[in-house]
Amino acid sequence: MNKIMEMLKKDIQYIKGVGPKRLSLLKRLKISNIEDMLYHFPRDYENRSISKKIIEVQPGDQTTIYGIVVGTCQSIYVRKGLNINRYLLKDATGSITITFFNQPYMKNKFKPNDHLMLYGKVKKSFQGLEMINPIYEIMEANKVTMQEGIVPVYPTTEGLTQRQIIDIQKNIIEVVEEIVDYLPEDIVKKNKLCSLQFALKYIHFPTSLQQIKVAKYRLVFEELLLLQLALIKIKKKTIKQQKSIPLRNNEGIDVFLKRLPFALTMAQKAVLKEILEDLGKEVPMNRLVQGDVGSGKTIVAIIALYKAVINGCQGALMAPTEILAEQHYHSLKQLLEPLGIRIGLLIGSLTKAKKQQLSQEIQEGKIDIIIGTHALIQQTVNFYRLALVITDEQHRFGVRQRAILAEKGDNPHILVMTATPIPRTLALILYGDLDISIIDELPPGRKEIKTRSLTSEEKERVYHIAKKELRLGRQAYVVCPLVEESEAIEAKAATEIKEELAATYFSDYEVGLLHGKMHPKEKETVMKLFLENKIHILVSTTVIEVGVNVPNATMMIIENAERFGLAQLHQLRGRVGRGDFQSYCLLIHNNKSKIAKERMKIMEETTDGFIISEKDLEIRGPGEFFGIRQHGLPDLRIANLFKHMKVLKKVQSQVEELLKEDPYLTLEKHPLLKEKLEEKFKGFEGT
Ligand SMILES: Nc1ncnc2c1ncn2[C@@H]1O[C@H](COP(=O)(O)OP(=O)(O)OP(=O)(O)O)[C@@H](O)[C@H]1O
Repeated sequence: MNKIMEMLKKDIQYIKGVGPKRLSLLKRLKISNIEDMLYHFPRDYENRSISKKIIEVQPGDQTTIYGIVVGTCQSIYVRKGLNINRYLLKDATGSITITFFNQPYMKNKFKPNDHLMLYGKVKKSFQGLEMINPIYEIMEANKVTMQEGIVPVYPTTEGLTQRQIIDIQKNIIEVVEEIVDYLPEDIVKKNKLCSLQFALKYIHFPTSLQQIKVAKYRLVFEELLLLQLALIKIKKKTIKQQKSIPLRNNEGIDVFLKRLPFALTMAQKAVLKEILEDLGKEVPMNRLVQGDVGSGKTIVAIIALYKAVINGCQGALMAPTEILAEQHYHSLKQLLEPLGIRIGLLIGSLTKAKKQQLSQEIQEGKIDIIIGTHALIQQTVNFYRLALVITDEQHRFGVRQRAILAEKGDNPHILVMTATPIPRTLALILYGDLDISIIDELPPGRKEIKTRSLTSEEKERVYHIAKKELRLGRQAYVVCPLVEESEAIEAKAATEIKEELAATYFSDYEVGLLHGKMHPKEKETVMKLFLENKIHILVSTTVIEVGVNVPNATMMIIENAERFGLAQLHQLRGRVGRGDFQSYCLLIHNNKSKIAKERMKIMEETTDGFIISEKDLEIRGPGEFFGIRQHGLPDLRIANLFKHMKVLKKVQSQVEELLKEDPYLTLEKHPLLKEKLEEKFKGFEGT
């Protein structure tokens, strides 16, 4: 370890101002050495440089004022949970009330004639102008000790004040003078970045807003650059080291395609071509297929599996839910069994003996295609000759899990499908280890799903519209409110709604029930009856969210729609509009908040999955949207994948250029970068 590294890794407990108590608080913020502290960036800044005379102060101002305390503290106990301490402050131009709500320790904190410096928000109230809960400093003999100018505001934890963090930062900041930039000079110059020294110093102690901007840009850039480099490295490594079984035989695929009841769309054809080419290679395929709901991803997957089998190998299809696994099982059986292909379904509800028997058959190669849920295939099965694994992504499967999967069998080709389309720039980060194909076209004849949002008072109208559809021979879904805490409560709610509907509005129809607590055999029966139109209305929890395909269902009713994320509503809506009939989605909502209304409006206005996921990202932020950690990516400290999309684009082209010049980072100008990358991503699967 070189000298600078040693310094950066020095334990934070040796820094002035850090005692045992602060140490444990810092640990809570995941700060254990100097480097962590330096990279603990402000979440915001307060501009205290503008101070005003009291006469200049206006309601709404966020400002600094100076003055002298007049008289004593006025302390009022209003009721439990509300106490007020007030002071009057004056300068040569006027006076203003200073009010502290619920800060009992502010009682008599200031004495008459104390000189104060205050920073806070000004309001107009009964008291005239009033500054509420300001940050304050008692000034000794006109000596200002409170940090003036632009002051950072740090993410913190209870017990650790902003002031204390700033003090610690002050005590370590000189370290940056020694730091050597690990970004090579050409990258720094070309992208007009400031030096690392400048960035680290002024992100903490800026003297102008421009400095913050410049420092932040540099730090965001380097964070995204490291991330992108790491992901590409994983991809390269996988490609370099592994060999798959090349599947070169395409005989019979054309005939198979001709026998399908429909012709593939141009988009499906293009994606299929990419997949078939990948499968023919010795390097394992690692491909993501993005396609909006109903764009026809399944058939593309089926053809890929078919290709594995005609090449004498096995294929596996992993679904996120049992219902979906079963649905896939039936479609594959229908299409492939007549061709002599043996298909197995491996799900949790099978008896132990049956599972064992299936595992045995898979191991002996008596089954060609196995369909199951993720967990099962991951844990228990050994394959005879597995060449292709297809997983249904749904954001539940990250970089790490994919790596585990790659170790199974003879480095099988991997195809990941996702129905949540995301902008390409983001996909490159989140699925940086995958090649990407997009099905950006729906099968012909699909009509736009008409979407309306209604309040719960209008429920009768909703059911009335649903009845009209049923009379035409169509079917409907009613999705119950999302209860995050418990599947059991969710199931109970669904059962109640089902009973109510069966007894009242829809007593002339067959009403079915589907929820996660039901036995898989029961679920299967219900889905089968629904598919055969023997159940007309299906009351369900979100178990039907993913992939369920019943083209005769044309009505989707979602209760408490405000509880769902946009992407999830889009998924649910995608259960209808899968055939030639006009379909409808009715969103029942209670929430009158602006955001809820805005979200309902987006759903009414567009059925384009890309737009919806982009809006969802905007509302919820990428962290929550993707479960960044779930994807095996390290935490981002300053970059935001959504907000900094433009920077990300630049980074991506920079990384491409860099790796073209020096794929293994062995050039003389790159050792520090390489070192940083290895240090930052150690333990990161695949590097
Ligand atoms: N080219 C096509 N022409 C007509 N119908 C098609 C075509 N491709 C697929 N379909 C049909 O469209 C429906 C939806 O296809 P599929 O279930 O594969 O969608 P998906 O992309 O998997 O959607 P989801 O993500 O919602 O599960 C199916 O009924 C399928 O048979």
